[in-house]
This record gives sequence, C-alpha cells and structure tokens, in this order.
Amino acid sequence: MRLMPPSLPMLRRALGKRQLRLLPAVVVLGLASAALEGFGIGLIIPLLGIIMGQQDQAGMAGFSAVFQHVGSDLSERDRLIVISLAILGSIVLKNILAFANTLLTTFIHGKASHSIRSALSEQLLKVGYPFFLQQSPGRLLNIISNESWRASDAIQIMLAAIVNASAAIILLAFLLLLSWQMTLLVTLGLALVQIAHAMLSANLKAPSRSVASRNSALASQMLHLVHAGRLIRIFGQEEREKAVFDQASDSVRRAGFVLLTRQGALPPLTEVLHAMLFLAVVISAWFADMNFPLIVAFVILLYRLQPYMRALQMAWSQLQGLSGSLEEVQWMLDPSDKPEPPQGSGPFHCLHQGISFDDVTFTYSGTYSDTHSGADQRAAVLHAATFDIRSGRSTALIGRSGAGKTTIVNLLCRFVEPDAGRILVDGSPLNQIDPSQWRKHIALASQELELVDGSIFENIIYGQETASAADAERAARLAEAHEFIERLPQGYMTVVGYRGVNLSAGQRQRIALARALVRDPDILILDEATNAVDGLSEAAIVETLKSRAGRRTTIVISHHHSTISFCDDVVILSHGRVKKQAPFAALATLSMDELYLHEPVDR
Ligand SMILES: Nc1ncnc2c1ncn2[C@@H]1O[C@H](COP(=O)(O)OP(=O)(O)OP(=O)(O)O)[C@@H](O)[C@H]1O
Repeated sequence: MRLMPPSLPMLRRALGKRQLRLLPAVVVLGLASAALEGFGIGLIIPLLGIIMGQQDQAGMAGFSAVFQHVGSDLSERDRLIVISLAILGSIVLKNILAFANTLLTTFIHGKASHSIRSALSEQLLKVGYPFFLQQSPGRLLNIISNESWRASDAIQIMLAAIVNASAAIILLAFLLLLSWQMTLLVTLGLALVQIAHAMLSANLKAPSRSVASRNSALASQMLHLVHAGRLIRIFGQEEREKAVFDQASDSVRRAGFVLLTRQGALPPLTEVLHAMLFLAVVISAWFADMNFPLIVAFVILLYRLQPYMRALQMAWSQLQGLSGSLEEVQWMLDPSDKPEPPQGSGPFHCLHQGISFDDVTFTYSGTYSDTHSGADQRAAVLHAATFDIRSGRSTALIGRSGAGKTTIVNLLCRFVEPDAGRILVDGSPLNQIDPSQWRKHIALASQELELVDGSIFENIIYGQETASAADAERAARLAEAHEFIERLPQGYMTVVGYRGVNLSAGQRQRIALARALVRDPDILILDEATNAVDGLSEAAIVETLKSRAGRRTTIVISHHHSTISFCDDVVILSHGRVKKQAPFAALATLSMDELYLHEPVDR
C-alpha cells in the first residue's frame, strides 16, 4: 500500500518554487479557519450551559472547563449575547479565511496547470526529432489535450487535501482537548477507515491506466478522421471507419465505466463507515457518563470533522484514479528516455570548402509500437555513405524511391544523427557545431514541410521575422509565386488555412520555396520542392536557381531531369549506398532511369 499519493514529484515540479512558497499560507489559512470553527463550536459548551441552567463544571476538565469559564463574570443575559455574538463572529471570520484560501488555492492551481502545459510544450519543442518518428501522434495529442487537464485536476485535489488536512488536524486537536480518551477512539476508527479506503483505492490504478491508453487510441482515431477525409471518401470507407471509431470510443466508455464504478463505490462506503464511527463515539460518550454540553460540543466537532476526513480520503482515491493520466504526463516530461536534441557548441559562420559524408551509416529506430511488439529490428537505410557536397556548387542527390535521399537531408539538418561515420563541415565534425547556428545557415524546402495557419506573408517570413514586405515579394517572385498571390483577393494577406488547405499543392510548394529563399541561405536544400509545380513555372524556377548558382551551396533532390539540370555534381544513391559521385556534365546525357541504374564504383 502506498503512503504517498502517486506522482507526487511531478506535482511538486508543476507547482514550481514560487507556488511551493505559497503552500505554507494555504496551510496557515486552513489551520486558522479550522481553529475558528473549533473555537465557535467550543463556545457551544457555555451557551448550552446557560440555556440549560447548567453552570457547574462537573465532568469537565482542562480545555472544556476553560470554555465553560468564558464570560463567567457577566450577567447571564449579557453572557448569552456575548457568547452568541462570539460564535457568529467566529463563523463569519472562518468563512472569510476560507474564501481567502479558495482564492489562493485557485491562483496556485491556475499557475500550476499553466506550468504543466507550458512544460509539455517546452518538452515537445526541445526533445530530439526522432521522438516524433517513434511516438504515436494520438498519444501525444491525448497527453496535451486530455491528460494535462487531469493532471491539473490532481493539483486542485492536492491543494484541497492540504486545506482539509489542516482543518482535520485542528478539529482533532480540539477533540483531544475536550476528551483525549474519546479522541483516541476516534483516531483509531479513522485509521481503520483509511486502511480500508487505501486498500480499495489501490484497485483504481489499473483501470486509470486503461482509460489513459484507450483515450490515446481514440485520439489517434480522431486525428485519422480529420486528416484522411479524402482518402476515406474516395475508397468508400465511411462505414468501416465509423465502426472503428465507435469501437475506440466505446472502449473508452467501458474503461471509464470500470474506473468510475470502482471510484463511485468509495463515497457511500466511506460515509457508512464514518456513520458507524460517529454512533460508536456517541454511545461510548453516553456510557462514559460525559457532561451533556461536552457531549454536544464533542459530537458537533466530530460531525464537522467528518466531511474534512471524507474529503481527504476521497482525495486519495481520486489521485489513484488519476494515476494513469499523471503517469502519461510524467512520462512526457521525463527527458531520460527521450531522444536528446542535437548537441554541440562550436560556432558556425559560413561554409568555405564543403560538407563531407564519411562512411555514414544510419538506421531509423523503431516506433513505440515496434518496441512494444518486439519488432524493433530495423535495417540500416544508409550504409557507409561517403560523398562530398562542395561549397558554392549545386549537388543533385538522386536515386530511386526509398534510396535514402531524404534521410541524408535529415542528417544534414541534424533531425537525426549518424549511427556510425562522420559528417564533416569544412573538416570539422558537424556534431560539434551548435545546431541552432548551423540551422540558421540552412533553408529547406521540402514536400513534407507544412505551411502554418496564417497569411501568405506570415508563411513566407516564417523564421525570418525581420524580413519586410519587399523581401517577401522578392522571394515570391524568385519562387514564381508572386503572380498567383497577386491574383488572390487578399494578395499576401490571404490566409492559407490549416496546412495550407486553401491553396493548390503547386501553390503551397511555391510559397514554401519563397519561405526558403527569403532567408537567402548559405545552404539551400530542395527536397522534391517543385514536384507539384507546373512545367512552365518549374522551368522558370530552375532558371532562377541556375542564374543564382555559385552564390550559395544548393542540394537538390528530384526525380525530374529538368530540375537537376543546373547542378554541378550528382550523387547517385541506391538502397542506401552511394553508387557514384560525378560532375553532372559527365552524365547529363543519361536519362533518370539510366542514372539510377548506373554501375557502382569500386571501392
Ligand atoms: N521515420 C522512418 N522510420 C523508419 N524508416 C524510415 C523512416 N523514414 C524513412 N524510412 C525508410 O528509410 C528508407 C529511406 O527513406 P528516404 O525517405 O530517405 O528515401 P528517399 O530516397 O528520400 O525516397 P523518396 O524518393 O521516395 O522520397 C526507406 O526504406 C524508408 O522506408
């Protein structure tokens, strides 16, 4: 049985140093309002004494006798009024303090929730790119959109538990001062109830995890419906997809039902156990021949204690019920099992001689599902690749589909790192260069890089915020995009929509190319960057690139002869191996198919 609530370190981290410093104030306010409540209830002893004409202190000792003394030098009438006003005053003050505590805990909860979401987004931005190749997007979406909110709920539950625990401690102290024997009985009873509660709560972890994993699967299904709208319709898969979605949704319902029914059994059970305890105390007090006002004060205190104790015990089971969500959030925030971001701190100012791949071997690591199904054995996609990309020249990377061209781009941009071999930049290992400095000198236009949901202008200057409207227009002209942008009713201010859905594929590509060109990069990488552009526009783009070749290092990946026609060098890849590197002029007469089939060089 766990004595600590689950994922406490994660919650502590979410609270942060500043919010943790506010926790003592929560405790003090909780203690003070409970003390006022206990004080008010204690004053019932003299109040009842006056009403019942029972002014003697028979059966009273210590603290209860102190209460019985309150206002004893006043007349009976005045004493009644003063004690009543004191009771009312303590109730008003107690509620003011309770409200102040609500404000404080709400503030802390809001800050902590924000800090969880912010930490999640930071982790997503910081983590090494292979993380996204390994993890299911549905799982990540579920953690950010669902589980993070549940983790926030856990913080609220914990804060409420602190307030309830403070109140319970004070009320127990008052009980102790009234009668230590009876309090011992109460404490023993409460401990037994807590043990029963903790044993039953332990059953909540498994269903909680099951809810979290089924929610991930449902989120994947939702993503699929959103992204595959055309695919589903053209293949007439609506009914099948509906059935798959309903199954995923129903599976969440079933897992949730198990969790909620197990959780739901706890409050009635706790209430019955508390009622039994309450009656046991009343009966014992009667047998012990306690003074009547004292019994009343004790019973009222006990009655007031019960909701706090019940809330504390429910907090325990609620935290257990949220353990699946907390574990998911904790997993995402934990950097220890995540791919590291690229390292290196060396400066990079500009490319002088060139980039060399020296015996580079690379294998994509398995996805999350592969790892879990034991199918983590992947073949290398680059085998001891050795070739040069010379500075100030244009190099074409060609090869059949799956040959490893985009993988080379991923390695160059440091999205992934070689398993063996080295990539050298002007003779220095790339992995020793500061990745952000390196990437500042690269611009990538690729079929996979999406547009952001904003205007065309925002898309062109993305990552180059200092660029002016004139810069954006110049880049758009180079990318053969200016003409069509001008024809749009809102011109450069046209909103492209999510992933650029409002534009054609060729228009999207030209904007992506303009986005790369506006950076005026040292190294320009075009990975199938114009394959959806019409022939005329593509020819014009190639002409532009040709006229500007020599000003920068350009790497072009394409299956079209015309697109690579301006290149100085060509690297031919086949099944992850470099078959040949040669000046393009020497092979320019060969068709793409002939180039792909080119005989390997002897090494
Ligand atoms: N994220 C990934 N996880 C696992 N394997 C991958 C991943 N991305 C690519 N691969 C594999 O790596 C190999 C090379 O892929 P790559 O995308 O580099 O090929 P390519 O030459 O660019 O192909 P294309 O011309 O079709 O774009 C392929 O066999 C592919 O299946």
